[in-house]
Amino acid sequence: MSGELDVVTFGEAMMMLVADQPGPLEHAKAFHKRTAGAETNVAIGLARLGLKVGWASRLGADSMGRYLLAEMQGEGIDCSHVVSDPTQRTALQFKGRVTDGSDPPIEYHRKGSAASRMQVSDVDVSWLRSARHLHSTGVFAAISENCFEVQRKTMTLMREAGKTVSFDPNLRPTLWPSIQRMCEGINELAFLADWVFPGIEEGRLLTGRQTPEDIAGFYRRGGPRKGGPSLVVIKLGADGAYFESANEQGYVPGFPVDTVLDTVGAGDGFAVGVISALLAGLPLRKAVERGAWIGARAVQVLGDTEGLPTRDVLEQAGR
Ligand SMILES: O=C(O)C(=O)C[C@H](O)[C@H](O)CO
Repeated sequence: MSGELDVVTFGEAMMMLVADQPGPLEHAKAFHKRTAGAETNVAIGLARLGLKVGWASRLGADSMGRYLLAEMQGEGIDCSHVVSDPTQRTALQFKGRVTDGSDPPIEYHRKGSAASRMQVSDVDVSWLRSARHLHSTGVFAAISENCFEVQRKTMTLMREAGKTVSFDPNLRPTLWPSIQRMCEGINELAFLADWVFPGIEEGRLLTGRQTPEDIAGFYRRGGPRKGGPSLVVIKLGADGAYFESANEQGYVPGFPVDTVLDTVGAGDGFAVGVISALLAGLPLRKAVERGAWIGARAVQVLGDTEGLPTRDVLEQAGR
């Protein structure tokens, strides 16, 4: 695939095995095979809405890597910058099932994975800058120090080129050496972004502030340089979201959901809604409503991506 891209993202995709039944993972007898990865979830969601999306990564030269590549290509994603590395493995994630709407147990097999070996020298600057927008998350930044550097570099390159950058902190404390390092690293990256999408609990941990207004203020006015994030959207789970830009602020209600099957991937669905709408020039409130609507769909399915709508589904729903 060639031509200009709407959105690029760098990140690790994992093969995911989701337990068939609730209970401790070690008791699970059967699993459903899915893809996982915060950045690829967003890439899939945006591609389903008709955006031209590029994903850069490394995969092991193994069956999991071939499975993931075929899935991403099947979604119409430009994978021309996904490298197959014969010396490393593709990452694997197990996910348990819960019945009470809480976050499910997750077990990673990703340390030293092919994607975690990505280097700044892997960044193809002209390909990156052929896109209008970069989406990034704190997961990729957490998997190795070199991936953190890739994240910092790509965000800086896009900002310098006058492109927009979104950032979802997506905190994964188990992937960081300490909570302090996680907060420092994530905040450094957040201040490089134009649009920042923390969850309310993430925002509290990262900023030490409590209310959505104060957390948004920390990012919009507390940064080390002028031209920090112009937009902060704080996800409030079932209660919707708070948004704040230079001209506008407000709350958007959540969409009622009968049964929460699995919360993982809701934030990625939310990002898909906000990014796709803002890139289409829709009003901010409408973009946040679309994010909340897609996030609510994402919690009603087992995997991370089955809830991500196609353009037809989005339009039929009037979103
Ligand atoms: O990378 C992780 O930590 C995951 O849990 C993979 C998920 O698909 C992703 O993070 C959801 O945002």
